[in-house]
Amino acid sequence: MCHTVAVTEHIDHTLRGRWTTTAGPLPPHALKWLRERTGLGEVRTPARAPVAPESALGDAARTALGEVVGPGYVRVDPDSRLGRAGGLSYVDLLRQRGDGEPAVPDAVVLPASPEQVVEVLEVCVEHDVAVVPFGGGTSVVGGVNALRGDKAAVVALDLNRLDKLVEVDPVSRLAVLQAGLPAPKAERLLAAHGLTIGHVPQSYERATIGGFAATRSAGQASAGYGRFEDMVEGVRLATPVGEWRLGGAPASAAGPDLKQLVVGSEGAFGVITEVALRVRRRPEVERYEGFVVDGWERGSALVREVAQRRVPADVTRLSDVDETEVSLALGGGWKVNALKGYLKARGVREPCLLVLGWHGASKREVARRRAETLRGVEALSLGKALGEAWRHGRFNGPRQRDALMEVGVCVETLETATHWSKVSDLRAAVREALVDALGRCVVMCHISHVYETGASLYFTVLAARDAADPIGQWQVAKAAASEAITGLGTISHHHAVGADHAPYLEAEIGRLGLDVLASVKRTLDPTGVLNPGKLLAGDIGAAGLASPGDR
Ligand SMILES: Cc1cc2nc3c(=O)[nH]c(=O)nc-3n(C[C@H](O)[C@H](O)[C@H](O)COP(=O)(O)OP(=O)(O)OC[C@H]3O[C@@H](n4cnc5c(N)ncnc54)[C@H](O)[C@@H]3O)c2cc1C
Repeated sequence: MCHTVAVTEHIDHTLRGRWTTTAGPLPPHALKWLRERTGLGEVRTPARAPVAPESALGDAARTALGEVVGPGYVRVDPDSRLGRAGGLSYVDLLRQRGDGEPAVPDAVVLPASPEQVVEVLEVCVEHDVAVVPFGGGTSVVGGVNALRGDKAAVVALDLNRLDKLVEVDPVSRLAVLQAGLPAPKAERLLAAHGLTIGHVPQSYERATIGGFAATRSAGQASAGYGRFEDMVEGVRLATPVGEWRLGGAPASAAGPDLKQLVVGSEGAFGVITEVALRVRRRPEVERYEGFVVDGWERGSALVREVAQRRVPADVTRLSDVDETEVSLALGGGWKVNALKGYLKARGVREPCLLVLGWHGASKREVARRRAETLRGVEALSLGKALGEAWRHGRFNGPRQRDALMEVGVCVETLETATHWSKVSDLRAAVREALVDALGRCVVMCHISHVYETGASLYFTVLAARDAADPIGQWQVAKAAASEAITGLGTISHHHAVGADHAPYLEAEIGRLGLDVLASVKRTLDPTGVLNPGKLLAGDIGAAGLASPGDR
């Protein structure tokens, strides 16, 4: 039976400060464990609602925008604006809970078609208004912060009404989807044609097709289905200088692949209104299984071997010892105790949990693929129940984060990627930087995206929140981790650059790289209305980027 992805709860993509309103409190055993490991006190941190400042959008601009999208779709009420004030990083959540000020847009504009998006941009250029494209608002790198740069006002361009499946070509296995489609709805529409995208990031419940393309997102099944940019066959982009359509063939030697300039452009070069995606037949059978490997080095060598033999499971996820310990501690209960006893009896000293998941058209195909992956692999199978438990809880992370925020935990994630020969050094460097900056804390890590040449590393950090300066506490730790990453890995494997990573981009792509991006920006967005301060942090005038010292 194919389970693919079931989402039953209604998710409000404009909810800020929390993932859902329904997440329950932390269980007592988890709280006890946290207190022991992080020194967490009895602090309760009830959220205080932020206040929206007066809208700076002038009457003329508001009227002109209303003429394009309809007056009811230019919203200046505080709830609409606060609902698009920032993304969902830890710092964003703190700001929405009353620590620090969120950047609140002056209005929310909701166009209903690609043509309206082009017209909205024309109005914004004319009235000197900055535009922040807003999909699901799940950015964790400051990508949707309503920064106005040098503009008179800033609007959030909410793409929620662009939610149609435009076209399906089942023969070519292509589907054209509008950018504002949330992932669950996109999958439901494609399921009616027996098709799937197969892109399942942890933010699946809230994120959109346009957001995935704009950030080069990677889903949990990336080893099988690829990263989002691998799925993009074509894009339709609205820019202040007109529309640009890219991608009309499965492959092309007609110069550099300009589509890849748009994929990952984070709303700084244009607004993606439609995406043509390579889709797959929906799997009939899915099998998830849990394994344990003794030690990180053995575990990472195992997943490397499988990736380099080109037989990875569609979902390939290796937790380090700390993440395995936390999964077991938060799980609690007699089953977990029985598992710990079993591992001890089998002589496993540093258990690292490995979850593998295969999708296929039949049981036979899945069995064949499983056998290919596991050939020669030394890992202790814990069976399907553990794999299924992971699959069942795959979207629990942000709900647990809500519960942790409530009891005063500093909880955040960061990610990177590097070549296999540097994976362990990078993991050690980031861990050390975080522990130095935060003191008593828990740093967990996993690999969940594997390639022949390397892998991603995803870190989750838990520490007692500094009540006096919670934002400063995390910013110091994040800066230390980013310095540790620089030179060893990429500043982002899938969360993108946003505002948070922009200061580190030059170290990764060079001054020349920044200049190339700046010249593309000047061509497509000559007055700089699009998403100021994201991707390219500098001031992009005719002379190019401001010097690094000015940024
Ligand atoms: C709990 C949690 C888990 C996450 N897990 C993952 C994960 O597993 N994998 C992963 O890749 N990411 C993950 N993310 C990060 C985030 O979900 C992704 O970056 C996602 O692709 C953003 O989609 P969105 O629709 O929410 O975009 P938004 O957050 O609305 O926007 C992201 C950026 O893209 C721009 N943008 C959005 N739509 C458009 C458009 N149509 N045209 C042009 N620019 C646009 C925005 O201006 C912004 O710069 C996670 C985030 C959270 C909060």
